[in-house]
Amino acid sequence: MFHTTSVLYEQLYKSFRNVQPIETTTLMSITTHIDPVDPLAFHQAGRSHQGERFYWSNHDRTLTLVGVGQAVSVDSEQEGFQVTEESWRKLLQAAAVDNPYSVSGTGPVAFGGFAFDPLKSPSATWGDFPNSSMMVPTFLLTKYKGEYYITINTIVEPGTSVEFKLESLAETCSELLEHALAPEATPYLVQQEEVAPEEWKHIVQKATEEIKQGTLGKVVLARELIATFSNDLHVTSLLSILEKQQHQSYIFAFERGESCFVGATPERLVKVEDRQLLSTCLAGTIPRGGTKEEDERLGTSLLTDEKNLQEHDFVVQMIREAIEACSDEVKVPTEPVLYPLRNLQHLYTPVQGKLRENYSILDVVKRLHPTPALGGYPVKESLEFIRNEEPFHRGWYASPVGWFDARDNGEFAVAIRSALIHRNQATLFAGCGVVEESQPEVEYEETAIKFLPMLNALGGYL
Ligand SMILES: C=C(O[C@H]1C=CC=C(C(=O)O)[C@@H]1O)C(=O)O
Ligand SMILES: [Mg+2]
Repeated sequence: MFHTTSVLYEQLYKSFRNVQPIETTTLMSITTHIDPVDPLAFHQAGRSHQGERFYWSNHDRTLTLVGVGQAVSVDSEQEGFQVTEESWRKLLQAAAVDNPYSVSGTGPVAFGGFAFDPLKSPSATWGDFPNSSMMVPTFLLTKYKGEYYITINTIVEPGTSVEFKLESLAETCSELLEHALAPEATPYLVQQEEVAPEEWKHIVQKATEEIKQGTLGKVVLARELIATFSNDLHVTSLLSILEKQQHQSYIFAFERGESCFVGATPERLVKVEDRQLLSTCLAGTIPRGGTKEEDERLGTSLLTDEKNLQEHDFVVQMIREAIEACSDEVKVPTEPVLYPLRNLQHLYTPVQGKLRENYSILDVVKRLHPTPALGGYPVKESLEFIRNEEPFHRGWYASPVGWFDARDNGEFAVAIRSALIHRNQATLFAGCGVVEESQPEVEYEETAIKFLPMLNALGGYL
């Protein structure tokens, strides 16, 4: 079979001969096509690398990336986009790469994310997550349109025995690839607590008053729910449930230390493939109906509801402007359509463009974050309101998480419908767009439904 150590070694060694000679300390990255494997099994097999794994599958499941082990990591406590970009370019400049496939998400790939607001004072809850973090995995499994690839990334120093290193990497890699998914004991829910719901409603009220005074147009306010379990949670099992339950959503998990940030978000921030750019405006929410008729009735009312259309329109205006500043041939439909999910439906407007030369996906992420679907409008004032009024730390909730490769392809989603897992505890986050007409009780109900994707996967309920 193609995954055995000796076959992998042979393949790696062939690639290694292609990238010689290595004269300085360099990232060596070699990619090979492999037989199909289960990405979740690969993730589970990486258990001994806890804190150094990631998982990503896109909304239509055409791409799955699983990273195990850390060949390179770049963390920053400053506003991280610039640091990440510079470190990435430097790493690539000297990299020795053998990747014969022109396939997105193969070869040197970085995966990472950013804090929602680097100016918010740090919190213990998010202690494992720096303001920005990017990692290039030692072992990367890529499933792209039904084909499977493995990339091995490692730092090589001149004069060391690469053959020996390759042998040990091939051995670990074939162990990861040969692993069969094993059932994991499901811890049961011991306690579930919505954090300070009444205080939260007061903050919503305060926001609507500021909006009426004209200092703000819209602000997105979030709250927390804390769930405690009988034993430590298993991330692979959670991912497996989210994959099955949350269609049309990005399934992601990023581990640091003993914590894992995991979610099933429907919201793309930006995708770039061969310079074709896609962004998404997703804001405005109504539940799904119990019957087809009720569902259609709710969907139709969402499409004509002034308050939700206003929430949505703030997002469209801002994203259009940001994308026009770095892209050509920008196309934005004039009316939103419905985006139905398992637990709720949203207003959706796709934005297309052609990213200009000299702009990278991180440039776009920097321009877009936070969109008024997560922060508000005007951006600066709404961020200040959130920083001063929200009584908890968002950490990476509502922030860009995603990947990019050496061909300038990549995709970032905004990390909503998410939870921070630490051992036997999960902190869930949900927010909603507050505009002038918002009513605290209705917004409270909306955020309750937004907890459901994660809560149901964890075995909780409302
Ligand atoms: C901030 C969240 O949702 C955003 C995305 C879609 C719809 C939203 C809304 O209708 O309020 C929010 O702007 C969240 O789920 O935590
Ligand atoms: Mg809303």
